[in-house]
Amino acid sequence: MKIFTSDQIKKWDEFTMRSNGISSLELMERAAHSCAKWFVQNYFEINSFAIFCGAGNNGGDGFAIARLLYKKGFEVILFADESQVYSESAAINQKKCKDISGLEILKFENANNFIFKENTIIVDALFGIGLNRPIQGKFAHLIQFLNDLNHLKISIDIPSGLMADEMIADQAVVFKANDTLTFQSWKKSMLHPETGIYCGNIHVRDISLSEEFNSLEPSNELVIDEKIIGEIYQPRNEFSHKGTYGKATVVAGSYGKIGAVVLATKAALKSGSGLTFILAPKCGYEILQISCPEAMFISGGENEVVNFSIEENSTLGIGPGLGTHSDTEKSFLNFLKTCKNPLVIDADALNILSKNPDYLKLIPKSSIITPHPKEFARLFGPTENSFARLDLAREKAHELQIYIVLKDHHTQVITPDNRVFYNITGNSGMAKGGSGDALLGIITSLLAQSYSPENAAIFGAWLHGKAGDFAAEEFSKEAMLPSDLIDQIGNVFKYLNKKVLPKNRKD
Ligand SMILES: NC(=O)C1=CN([C@@H]2O[C@H](COP(=O)(O)OP(=O)(O)OC[C@H]3O[C@@H](n4cnc5c(N)ncnc54)[C@H](OP(=O)(O)O)[C@@H]3O)[C@@H](O)[C@H]2O)[C@@H](O)CC1
Ligand SMILES: Nc1ncnc2c1ncn2[C@@H]1O[C@H](COP(=O)(O)OP(=O)(O)O)[C@@H](O)[C@H]1O
Ligand SMILES: [K+]
Repeated sequence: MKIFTSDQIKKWDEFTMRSNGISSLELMERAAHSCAKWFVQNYFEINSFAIFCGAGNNGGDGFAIARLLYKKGFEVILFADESQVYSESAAINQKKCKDISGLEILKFENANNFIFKENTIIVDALFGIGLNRPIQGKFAHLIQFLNDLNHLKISIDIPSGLMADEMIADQAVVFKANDTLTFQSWKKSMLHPETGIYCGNIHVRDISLSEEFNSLEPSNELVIDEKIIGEIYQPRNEFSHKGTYGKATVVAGSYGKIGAVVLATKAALKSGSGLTFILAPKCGYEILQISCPEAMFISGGENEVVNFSIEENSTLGIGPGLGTHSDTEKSFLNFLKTCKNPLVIDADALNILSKNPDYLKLIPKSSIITPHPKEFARLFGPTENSFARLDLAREKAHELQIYIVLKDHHTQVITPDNRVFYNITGNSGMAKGGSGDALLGIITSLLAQSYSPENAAIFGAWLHGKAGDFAAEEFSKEAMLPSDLIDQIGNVFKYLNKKVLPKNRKD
């Protein structure tokens, strides 16, 4: 799914109106119907809504939603500032509400003394993607007041105060939603931690904006959706053998950190590589042979990996628990000097590379590095916020001709040609030591199976998050472990075959 800027979304709206022969008002009605339907499906038992409407088309949505919910029998109260200059469609929808006896429109100021029933849902239709400056004055006070209410809060299109594609200022006033019903596609600000935190759960509502515009309009930022995954995923060939699915080698571990090797190796095995090897120190031999009997062990030293003796033609994932011992560093750097094939590089292997900017030039072209934000800062320097971090990652991915998997709540896969794929699977149950080791194993296994580096990174990030979501469903976010995530990889492949592939078939 492409991510568009607010200007592009406006063009998309206009293109749709022209090509469908509909007015702005009719498109707004579509948007409002889609939201009203969602409210009915999810909150049928709650019969009270307080809807706050601005003067632009986002406010227009709010008025139209109010009318539809009221007509369905819900109790609705509107708050608006009728002295404002309304957009044409907002004015028409406001008038329609005024014409309904029983549907009350109060002033914003009245909200302060209003007694909201306990189960009233607060709906934010103050500002949408037309916001063009930080919110101040009476709107800021109103939003602060609403944020302090202990009620369920839902934003229409985007929480008021956020721009679709920009970072917010320090101390910005933003409506804090539990859920956001956004039209047609994700907005960039929903995917970054500083801004996304205001959105709650995102629900993308299809309002049938033009497919033609979507395919013609360029965007180098995308959300990894199931359509993309369905195109990448290669089901297994029944006439295959273990040689068909490549050799993956996990290069990892040091004394006290053998668990990281276990997790990475199990994740690689579960992701389908034909043969899986472990290059680890001898101190982990018994643990690894017992916990991962399907993998073959190669000793890389006593307590650390100091000898990169690699199985021929195998794809390497290097780093978890590796340590940064000087002998490990020396042998890793020497190995890099001889290595031409793409690697997957994580954790301590990245920490070694961050010691000297010249080391970065040793990374083979088309390799995949998987830093978390701290590792990223060690490698490339600090940045002010996650938007700036992404910009720097784009620059570095291009300069080094590598793929960067920038791990986060919405992990970003950055390609050497400046595209960004945001991952939307995964959850906070994965915020535990060991989750990253699993990701390295998964991506290494996919790369070994001849997925291109780009596809291995995108598919790997998605698969990892989806397995995390399945694990959270079974065990809760608190109790799930990276091992549970690995155990769920099989269910994700089942899901892919049952749910995603059939949708993707062209016939
Ligand atoms: N038919 C369609 O196109 C469809 C559009 N749709 C909906 O429209 C939304 C976009 O609507 P929009 O472009 O009218 O902008 P919107 O966000 O409502 O507000 C802009 C208004 O706010 C003002 N303003 C801005 N910043 C401000 C500030 N800080 N403090 C105070 N005022 C500020 C600005 O006025 P200004 O003062 O700049 O002249 C302007 O009056 C979109 O998110 C979706 O919900 C859907 O219904 C689908 C069909
Ligand atoms: N809140 C979260 N939401 C989604 N994914 C998360 C969250 N927290 C962590 N993750 C994922 O878990 C992994 C953690 O990796 P990392 O920090 O390297 O862990 P470790 O090195 O301890 O195994 C990353 O893939 C990250 O995207
Ligand atoms: K809004």
